[in-house]
Amino acid sequence: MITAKNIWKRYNDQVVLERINISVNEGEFVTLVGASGCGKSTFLKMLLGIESPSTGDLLLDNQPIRTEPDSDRGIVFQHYSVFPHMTVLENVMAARAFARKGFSGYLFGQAKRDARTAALEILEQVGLSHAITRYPHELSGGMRQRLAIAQALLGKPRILLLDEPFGALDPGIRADMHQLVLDLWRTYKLTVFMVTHDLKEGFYLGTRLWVFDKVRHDPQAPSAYGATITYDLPIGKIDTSLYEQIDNQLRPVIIPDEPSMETPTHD
Ligand SMILES: Nc1ncnc2c1ncn2[C@@H]1O[C@H](COP(=O)(O)OP(=O)(O)OP(=O)(O)O)[C@@H](O)[C@H]1O
Repeated sequence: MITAKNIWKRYNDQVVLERINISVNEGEFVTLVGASGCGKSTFLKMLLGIESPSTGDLLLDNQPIRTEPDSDRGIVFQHYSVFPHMTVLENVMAARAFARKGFSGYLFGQAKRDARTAALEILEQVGLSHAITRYPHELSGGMRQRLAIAQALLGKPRILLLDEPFGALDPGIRADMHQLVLDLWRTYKLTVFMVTHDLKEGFYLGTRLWVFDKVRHDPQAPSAYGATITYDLPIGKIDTSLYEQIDNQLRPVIIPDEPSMETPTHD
Protein backbone atom coordinates (compact mmCIF):
# COMPACT_ATOMS: atom_id res chain seq x y z
CA MET A 1 0.00 0.00 0.00
CA ILE A 2 2.64 2.57 1.13
CA THR A 3 6.17 2.27 -0.18
CA ALA A 4 9.10 4.57 0.53
CA LYS A 5 12.10 4.18 -1.75
CA ASN A 6 15.29 5.80 -0.52
CA ILE A 7 13.62 8.96 0.75
CA TRP A 8 15.70 11.94 1.83
CA LYS A 9 14.19 15.12 3.21
CA ARG A 10 16.17 18.35 3.48
CA TYR A 11 15.19 21.81 4.63
CA ASN A 12 17.78 24.15 3.05
CA ASP A 13 21.12 22.60 4.08
CA GLN A 14 19.66 20.61 6.98
CA VAL A 15 19.19 16.92 6.26
CA VAL A 16 16.23 15.79 8.38
CA LEU A 17 15.59 12.30 7.05
CA GLU A 18 17.80 10.01 4.97
CA ARG A 19 17.64 6.58 3.40
CA ILE A 20 14.07 5.76 4.39
CA ASN A 21 13.05 2.48 2.78
CA ILE A 22 9.84 0.89 3.98
CA SER A 23 6.79 -0.95 2.78
CA VAL A 24 3.52 -0.94 4.73
CA ASN A 25 0.50 -3.10 4.04
CA GLU A 26 -3.14 -2.11 4.36
CA GLY A 27 -4.39 -2.53 7.92
CA GLU A 28 -1.05 -2.16 9.72
CA PHE A 29 -0.82 0.05 12.81
CA VAL A 30 2.63 1.63 12.74
CA THR A 31 3.89 3.57 15.74
CA LEU A 32 6.80 6.01 15.31
CA VAL A 33 9.16 6.88 18.14
CA GLY A 34 12.43 8.80 18.25
CA ALA A 35 14.18 11.77 19.79
CA SER A 36 12.59 15.18 19.52
CA GLY A 37 13.33 16.86 16.20
CA CYS A 38 14.40 13.72 14.35
CA GLY A 39 11.76 14.06 11.65
CA LYS A 40 8.78 11.95 12.73
CA SER A 41 6.24 14.72 12.08
CA THR A 42 7.98 15.51 8.80
CA PHE A 43 7.47 11.90 7.73
CA LEU A 44 3.77 12.12 8.66
CA LYS A 45 3.45 15.36 6.68
CA MET A 46 4.92 13.61 3.64
CA LEU A 47 2.32 10.87 4.03
CA LEU A 48 -0.36 13.57 4.24
CA GLY A 49 1.07 15.22 1.13
CA ILE A 50 1.74 18.67 2.62
CA GLU A 51 5.50 18.03 2.38
CA SER A 52 7.35 16.17 -0.37
CA PRO A 53 10.53 14.12 -0.23
CA SER A 54 13.60 16.03 -1.47
CA THR A 55 14.70 12.85 -3.26
CA GLY A 56 13.28 9.35 -3.43
CA ASP A 57 9.73 8.12 -3.97
CA LEU A 58 6.84 7.90 -1.56
CA LEU A 59 4.10 5.85 -3.13
CA LEU A 60 0.52 5.04 -2.23
CA ASP A 61 -0.76 2.09 -4.26
CA ASN A 62 2.30 2.49 -6.51
CA GLN A 63 1.47 6.14 -7.32
CA PRO A 64 3.24 9.20 -5.88
CA ILE A 65 1.29 10.57 -2.92
CA ARG A 66 -0.89 13.43 -4.04
CA THR A 67 0.07 16.84 -2.71
CA GLU A 68 -3.49 18.01 -2.29
CA PRO A 69 -5.81 16.86 0.50
CA ASP A 70 -8.08 13.98 -0.41
CA SER A 71 -10.27 11.52 1.38
CA ASP A 72 -7.53 8.84 1.48
CA ARG A 73 -5.86 10.45 4.47
CA GLY A 74 -7.01 12.09 7.71
CA ILE A 75 -4.77 13.58 10.39
CA VAL A 76 -5.04 14.39 14.10
CA PHE A 77 -2.48 16.67 15.78
CA GLN A 78 -1.71 17.07 19.48
CA HIS A 79 -3.15 20.57 19.43
CA TYR A 80 -5.53 21.56 16.73
CA SER A 81 -7.82 24.40 15.88
CA VAL A 82 -11.57 24.37 15.91
CA PHE A 83 -14.02 27.12 15.15
CA PRO A 84 -14.76 28.45 18.64
CA HIS A 85 -18.14 29.88 17.66
CA MET A 86 -19.39 26.55 16.24
CA THR A 87 -20.84 23.60 18.14
CA VAL A 88 -19.33 20.12 18.01
CA LEU A 89 -21.76 19.09 15.27
CA GLU A 90 -21.17 22.26 13.27
CA ASN A 91 -17.40 21.81 13.55
CA VAL A 92 -17.61 18.32 12.10
CA MET A 93 -19.94 19.49 9.33
CA ALA A 94 -17.51 22.33 8.59
CA ALA A 95 -14.76 19.73 8.11
CA ARG A 96 -16.95 18.19 5.39
CA ALA A 97 -17.45 21.59 3.76
CA PHE A 98 -13.69 22.20 3.71
CA ALA A 99 -13.02 18.77 2.24
CA ARG A 100 -15.40 19.29 -0.68
CA LYS A 101 -13.93 20.04 -4.05
CA GLY A 102 -14.54 23.62 -5.13
CA PHE A 103 -14.95 24.62 -1.49
CA SER A 104 -17.33 27.52 -1.01
CA GLY A 105 -17.47 27.34 2.78
CA TYR A 106 -21.17 26.50 2.84
CA LEU A 107 -23.30 23.44 2.35
CA PHE A 108 -26.87 23.60 1.12
CA GLY A 109 -29.90 21.33 0.71
CA GLN A 110 -29.19 17.62 0.31
CA ALA A 111 -25.42 18.11 0.71
CA LYS A 112 -26.07 19.70 4.09
CA ARG A 113 -28.44 16.92 5.17
CA ASP A 114 -25.92 14.27 4.08
CA ALA A 115 -23.14 16.05 5.96
CA ARG A 116 -25.30 16.18 9.10
CA THR A 117 -26.13 12.45 8.87
CA ALA A 118 -22.46 11.53 8.33
CA ALA A 119 -21.36 13.85 11.15
CA LEU A 120 -23.88 12.41 13.61
CA GLU A 121 -22.77 8.88 12.73
CA ILE A 122 -19.10 9.58 13.27
CA LEU A 123 -19.77 11.56 16.46
CA GLU A 124 -21.56 8.51 17.82
CA GLN A 125 -18.57 6.32 16.88
CA VAL A 126 -16.19 8.56 18.81
CA GLY A 127 -18.51 8.82 21.82
CA LEU A 128 -19.61 12.43 21.46
CA SER A 129 -23.32 11.99 20.72
CA HIS A 130 -24.19 13.55 24.04
CA ALA A 131 -22.16 16.68 23.33
CA ILE A 132 -23.14 17.73 19.80
CA THR A 133 -24.56 21.09 20.90
CA ARG A 134 -21.57 22.01 23.07
CA TYR A 135 -19.02 24.62 22.07
CA PRO A 136 -15.27 23.81 22.05
CA HIS A 137 -14.60 25.74 25.29
CA GLU A 138 -17.12 23.45 27.02
CA LEU A 139 -15.14 20.28 26.12
CA SER A 140 -12.47 18.45 28.10
CA GLY A 141 -9.09 17.71 26.47
CA GLY A 142 -10.15 14.13 25.74
CA MET A 143 -13.44 15.28 24.20
CA ARG A 144 -11.57 17.77 22.02
CA GLN A 145 -9.36 14.99 20.68
CA ARG A 146 -12.48 12.88 20.06
CA LEU A 147 -13.78 15.81 18.01
CA ALA A 148 -10.47 16.01 16.10
CA ILE A 149 -10.67 12.27 15.37
CA ALA A 150 -14.28 12.67 14.18
CA GLN A 151 -13.17 15.41 11.79
CA ALA A 152 -10.29 13.30 10.50
CA LEU A 153 -12.54 10.28 9.94
CA LEU A 154 -15.43 12.10 8.32
CA GLY A 155 -14.13 11.65 4.79
CA LYS A 156 -13.78 7.89 5.49
CA PRO A 157 -10.00 7.87 4.99
CA ARG A 158 -8.06 4.65 4.47
CA ILE A 159 -5.08 6.08 6.31
CA LEU A 160 -5.25 7.78 9.69
CA LEU A 161 -2.23 9.85 10.73
CA LEU A 162 -1.91 10.63 14.43
CA ASP A 163 0.78 13.10 15.54
CA GLU A 164 1.09 12.67 19.31
CA PRO A 165 -2.67 12.97 19.66
CA PHE A 166 -2.78 12.07 23.34
CA GLY A 167 0.42 13.76 24.54
CA ALA A 168 -1.47 16.42 26.49
CA LEU A 169 -4.02 14.12 28.13
CA ASP A 170 -4.14 12.64 31.65
CA PRO A 171 -3.26 8.92 31.93
CA GLY A 172 -6.85 7.77 32.61
CA ILE A 173 -8.21 9.68 29.62
CA ARG A 174 -5.34 8.37 27.49
CA ALA A 175 -6.37 4.81 28.28
CA ASP A 176 -9.92 5.58 27.05
CA MET A 177 -8.50 7.14 23.90
CA HIS A 178 -6.29 4.10 23.27
CA GLN A 179 -9.38 1.92 23.36
CA LEU A 180 -11.21 4.29 21.02
CA VAL A 181 -8.38 4.32 18.48
CA LEU A 182 -8.08 0.52 18.54
CA ASP A 183 -11.88 0.21 18.07
CA LEU A 184 -11.86 2.67 15.14
CA TRP A 185 -8.83 0.98 13.56
CA ARG A 186 -10.66 -2.36 13.60
CA THR A 187 -14.11 -1.01 12.65
CA TYR A 188 -12.91 1.06 9.70
CA LYS A 189 -10.05 -1.27 8.73
CA LEU A 190 -7.71 1.71 8.80
CA THR A 191 -3.99 1.84 8.21
CA VAL A 192 -2.63 3.93 11.08
CA PHE A 193 0.64 5.83 11.53
CA MET A 194 0.99 7.26 15.01
CA VAL A 195 3.84 9.38 16.40
CA THR A 196 4.30 9.05 20.13
CA HIS A 197 6.92 10.00 22.71
CA ASP A 198 5.75 7.14 24.88
CA LEU A 199 7.47 3.89 23.97
CA LYS A 200 4.99 1.87 26.05
CA GLU A 201 2.10 3.46 24.15
CA GLY A 202 3.87 2.60 20.90
CA PHE A 203 4.23 -1.04 21.91
CA TYR A 204 0.70 -1.27 23.28
CA LEU A 205 -1.10 0.19 20.27
CA GLY A 206 0.98 -0.76 17.27
CA THR A 207 1.39 -3.89 15.22
CA ARG A 208 4.73 -2.49 14.11
CA LEU A 209 7.10 -0.01 15.71
CA TRP A 210 9.65 2.21 14.00
CA VAL A 211 12.50 3.92 15.81
CA PHE A 212 13.88 7.03 14.09
CA ASP A 213 17.46 7.90 14.96
CA LYS A 214 20.61 9.44 13.53
CA VAL A 215 23.29 6.87 12.86
CA ARG A 216 25.82 9.26 11.36
CA HIS A 217 27.10 12.36 13.11
CA ASP A 218 29.56 14.99 11.99
CA PRO A 219 30.40 17.25 14.96
CA GLN A 220 31.66 19.92 12.51
CA ALA A 221 28.39 19.85 10.54
CA PRO A 222 25.49 18.73 12.74
CA SER A 223 22.95 19.23 9.92
CA ALA A 224 24.84 17.08 7.42
CA TYR A 225 23.09 13.84 8.32
CA GLY A 226 19.48 13.01 9.03
CA ALA A 227 17.63 10.34 10.94
CA THR A 228 16.66 7.02 9.47
CA ILE A 229 14.60 4.08 10.69
CA THR A 230 16.98 2.14 12.91
CA TYR A 231 14.49 -0.43 14.18
CA ASP A 232 11.44 -1.77 12.34
CA LEU A 233 9.85 -4.19 14.78
CA PRO A 234 6.85 -6.45 14.50
CA ILE A 235 5.26 -5.97 17.89
CA GLY A 236 4.61 -8.97 20.07
CA LYS A 237 7.64 -10.77 18.74
CA ILE A 238 10.51 -9.03 20.49
CA ASP A 239 12.12 -9.72 23.83
CA THR A 240 12.25 -7.35 26.78
CA SER A 241 15.98 -6.69 26.57
CA LEU A 242 15.46 -5.03 23.19
CA TYR A 243 12.65 -2.94 24.69
CA GLU A 244 15.06 -1.74 27.42
CA GLN A 245 17.75 -1.00 24.86
CA ILE A 246 15.39 1.21 22.82
CA ASP A 247 14.03 2.83 25.98
CA ASN A 248 17.58 3.80 27.00
CA GLN A 249 18.32 5.07 23.50
CA LEU A 250 15.28 7.39 23.60
CA ARG A 251 16.10 8.85 27.01
CA PRO A 252 17.37 12.41 26.75
CA VAL A 253 21.02 12.79 27.69
CA ILE A 254 21.19 14.93 30.83
CA ILE A 255 24.17 17.28 30.82
CA PRO A 256 25.10 18.30 34.38
CA ASP A 257 25.07 22.04 35.05
CA GLU A 258 28.47 23.72 35.07
CA PRO A 259 29.24 24.95 38.61
CA SER A 260 28.59 28.69 38.64
CA MET A 261 31.71 30.86 39.00
CA GLU A 262 29.80 33.26 41.23
CA THR A 263 28.65 30.66 43.73
CA PRO A 264 31.01 30.38 46.68
CA THR A 265 32.11 26.76 47.03
CA HIS A 266 33.56 26.92 50.56
CA ASP A 267 31.44 25.79 53.55
N1 LIG B 1 8.97 23.71 7.37
C1 LIG B 1 10.18 23.55 7.90
N2 LIG B 1 11.21 24.34 7.52
C2 LIG B 1 12.45 24.17 8.03
N3 LIG B 1 12.75 23.23 8.95
C3 LIG B 1 11.78 22.42 9.38
C4 LIG B 1 10.44 22.54 8.87
N4 LIG B 1 9.68 21.58 9.47
C5 LIG B 1 10.50 20.91 10.30
N5 LIG B 1 11.74 21.41 10.25
C6 LIG B 1 12.91 20.91 10.99
O1 LIG B 1 13.02 19.53 10.74
C7 LIG B 1 13.43 18.83 11.91
C8 LIG B 1 12.47 17.71 12.21
O2 LIG B 1 11.25 18.25 12.68
P1 LIG B 1 10.01 17.31 13.04
O3 LIG B 1 8.94 18.21 13.58
O4 LIG B 1 9.66 16.46 11.89
O5 LIG B 1 10.62 16.41 14.20
P2 LIG B 1 9.88 15.44 15.22
O6 LIG B 1 10.70 14.20 15.30
O7 LIG B 1 8.45 15.27 14.87
O8 LIG B 1 10.02 16.28 16.58
P3 LIG B 1 9.08 16.29 17.88
O9 LIG B 1 9.13 14.91 18.45
O10 LIG B 1 9.76 17.30 18.77
O11 LIG B 1 7.71 16.72 17.45
C9 LIG B 1 13.55 19.88 13.01
O12 LIG B 1 14.90 20.26 13.13
C10 LIG B 1 12.73 21.03 12.51
O13 LIG B 1 13.20 22.26 12.97
